[in-house]
This record gives sequence, structure tokens and C-alpha cells, in this order.
Amino acid sequence: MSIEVRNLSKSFVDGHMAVRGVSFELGEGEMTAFLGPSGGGKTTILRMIAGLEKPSGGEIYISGQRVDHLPPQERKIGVVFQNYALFKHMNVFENVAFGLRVQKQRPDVIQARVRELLRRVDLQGLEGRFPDQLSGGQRQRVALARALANEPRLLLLDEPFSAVDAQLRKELRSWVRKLQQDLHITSIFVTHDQQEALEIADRVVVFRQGQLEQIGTPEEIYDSPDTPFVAAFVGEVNRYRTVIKNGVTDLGVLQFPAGNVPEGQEVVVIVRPENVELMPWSAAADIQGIVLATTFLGEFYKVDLELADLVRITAHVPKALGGALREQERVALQIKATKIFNVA
Ligand SMILES: Nc1ncnc2c1ncn2[C@@H]1O[C@H](COP(=O)(O)OP(=O)(O)OP(=O)(O)O)[C@@H](O)[C@H]1O
Repeated sequence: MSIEVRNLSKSFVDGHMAVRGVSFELGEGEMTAFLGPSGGGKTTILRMIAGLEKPSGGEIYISGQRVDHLPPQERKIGVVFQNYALFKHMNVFENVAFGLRVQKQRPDVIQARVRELLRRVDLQGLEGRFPDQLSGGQRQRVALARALANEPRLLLLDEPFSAVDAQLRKELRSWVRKLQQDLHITSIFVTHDQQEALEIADRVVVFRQGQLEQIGTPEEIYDSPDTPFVAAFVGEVNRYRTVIKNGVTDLGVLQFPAGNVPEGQEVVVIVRPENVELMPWSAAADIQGIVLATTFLGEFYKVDLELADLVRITAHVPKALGGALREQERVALQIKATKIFNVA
């Protein structure tokens, strides 16, 4: 089911505008990540879509049907929250069956549906356990099965794995992605972890201070950020503030072509560390630098350098190269600006 939000806003009783005129459209069967720093409005938007919070303004449509006046149970939405929110006094089977019993489904239908869901979330055999007899990851899978029980047309996941450790979180993430694709269910996944958003989603929506900063595929958000904020939030950056002079950025040694940015314009230049290439030193190289520090980060080395004019830059380089670099070593560099933003 597609979902469309038009000019959605929310101010709480204290007058604080948590969401400010947000509009977007998400395609059928897509997994969308809502990404942004704490307080950006992600949870509030999700709760308004679910019907748990009343919008102050704007409209919400699911498959073209306006739903913002409907109570939550009539929206056909499944929700999984970060705190497990299972019924403690019910076993796994009853937790998953809960919504079906409310709907007064026949016992044989309930049996079949719950078994099918527990198979899907890999929890066969644990039907009789109670929530406090399960691991954190198992509990979240029960929560997911429960959210799917009534065949929702939309699945909302609010930081569902934030309470489990990093390794398990990674596993659950790829597992939920596979389940979502198997079921082809339109889903929204709230996270403030950029890695998680890029990995799990077909599309990413970045929020900041209640406003939508950018919407796009993970590649678009990473490679073509619309704002310096998005660039810095979805990856590491070198960031320089300067002006355009003689058709290039006025950064001493870093003279990036200004393109169609006018003379005298103030700009922010963003360079991703992987766009900084290190090569053996040569006196003829346009850009030369000195290695200040190297840090091993598992898949690559982070290398901090100083260039002429005291310009500092960080590079991410392959292991074979990074491991051989020494502090104070001289190197040549090739640097590509990731993006040049005009400062208003
Ligand atoms: N019930 C409430 N009453 C008043 N203010 C609220 C309420 N709920 C949220 N807010 C405020 O609205 C803003 C957005 O909060 P929200 O939880 O939507 O952000 P978020 O992006 O989901 O952040 P987090 O990642 O921390 O959950 C925050 O400034 C928050 O303090």
C-alpha cells in the first residue's frame, strides 16, 4: 500500500512545534527509513500515521484513502516499538494471537495463523514460553509476529532493535529486511543510526528539527546530499567554509572548481574521506601532505593529514596502504570535492 503525507504538523500543548509541514509519498512494498538526530520528529510522525497522536494540521493517506480521522484499529497498521511491549502474563502463542482473538476469529484460524507467523519469525517450539523467558531478540521477533497477525497494510517499526547488542542488531536488521521483502509489506523503520538506514531501506527520509531535509535512495542521500547537514549525518565528512575566488574555492591548496557557483559566494565544501586518495610522495604533485596519525578501523585506515596552508584533512584508505604509513611521512594526494553548498 502506498502512503502519502501532506503538510503534516504537530505542536504539543507547550506550543513546541515537533513536526513542521512535512510532505512525502512512499511507494507500495517499499521499506523506508526515517533517519535523523534525536528530537527530529521521527517518532511523532510515525505515531500520527499509526493514529496514536492527533496531527495539528495536514493529511495522511493510505492507498489514496484519507485516514487521519480514523481510530488506530481502523487503519490496519502494525506497530513494533523499541521497548518490547509484550503482554507479560501471556505466553508467546497468546501474545501473537491477541489481535486475532479481539477480532473474534475462529480458533482453528487462530491456530493456523499463529503457527505460520511463528514459523516466519523462526520461533517454532517457543509457543509456551513467557516474555521473561526469552532473549531480547526473541522478544522483538514475537512483537513483530504480533504486529503482523492482523495482516496490516502498513508496518511501522520504531527503533525496534535499539535495546539489543550491536551484533544481534545487525542480524535482526537483515532478517527483518528479508521478511519485509517476502511479505512485500510497505514499512517504515525509524532509526538514528545512518548505517542501519542505508543498509535496510529502499528509501531514506532525513528529518531535522521537525522538518524533512531530504528524501531519496540510500545512494542519493549518501552521494548527493542536498544539505551539509545530510552530508555530515549520513557519513563522515571533511567540511570547509570559504568563498569562491577566481572560479575556485579559496582554500589555499584546495582549489576545487566552482562550477556555476558565482564569484564571491560563501560556500561550504564537503569532502568525503574516501574521496581523498593517497599516493607516494612526489615533488611535482599538486597536493602534498604530512601524515599526522593513522587509526585502524577494521575495514580501512583513517588517516589524518596536514596539507600546505595548515589545511587538515582526513582520508579513508585501504588496509594495505594505511598499515604501511608512518607518522610524519610525506605523501601526495588527489582530492575530489563531494559537494559544494552555497551558504545563504
Ligand atoms: N508528548 C509530548 N509532549 C511534548 N513534546 C513532545 C511530546 N512528544 C515529543 N515531544 C517533542 O517533540 C520533538 C520531536 O520528538 P520525537 O520523539 O518525534 O523525535 P525523534 O526524532 O523520534 O527523536 P528520538 O530519536 O529521540 O525518538 C522533541 O523535541 C520532543 O521533546
